[in-house]
Amino acid sequence: MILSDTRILEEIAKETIVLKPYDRNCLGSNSYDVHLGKWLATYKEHILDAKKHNEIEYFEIPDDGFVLYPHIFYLGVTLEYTETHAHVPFLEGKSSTGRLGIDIHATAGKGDVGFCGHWTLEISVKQPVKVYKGMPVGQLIYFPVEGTIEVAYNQKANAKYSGQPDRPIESMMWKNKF
Ligand SMILES: O=c1ccn([C@H]2C[C@H](O)[C@@H](COP(=O)(O)OP(=O)(O)OP(=O)(O)O)O2)c(=O)[nH]1
Repeated sequence: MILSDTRILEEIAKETIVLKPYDRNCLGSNSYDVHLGKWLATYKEHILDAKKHNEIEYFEIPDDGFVLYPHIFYLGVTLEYTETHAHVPFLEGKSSTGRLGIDIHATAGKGDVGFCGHWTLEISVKQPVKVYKGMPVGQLIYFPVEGTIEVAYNQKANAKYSGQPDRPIESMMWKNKF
């Protein structure tokens, strides 16, 4: 099951779903549209190492847009700060971004019950495309949870991405023991 528009509104009223900024026009029949924040980032090194802390550098999308290229992997961020306390949030692309050849996440669209923060986007493109800060870029959908949550994401001591700020956050894979 996926929450409908009226169910999302009920959860917003109860503050079990928080979306900041919030605009009623961004609510679809069973999703909420999120937008591209102004910060992008790329990894400093060409060759990444999954065991190491790969650092990124940030840059701001100018007012007249920024061209993304297929051979470069970008991290982006949602304009929206979100909290989801009782449902599993999923970040999906939008058909309109997909039709421009823009992917906004790489393998992981799922969020966790208790995730609070801006969403980091893992952006790749099929052909050069100019993007703009504030453009609609994705949508959040919400799934009910079966069973009780023992530890919500915002209460987990080892949660890597809790409280993500309004800038993209690089992979913290290096914190895993393997
Ligand atoms: O594209 C995404 C997908 C998820 N998240 C956020 C929401 C999610 O609740 C959190 C953690 O995601 P996930 O559990 O997939 O990451 P992990 O690598 O397993 O980290 P952890 O060990 O902290 O769970 O990151 C994003 O910012 N961007």
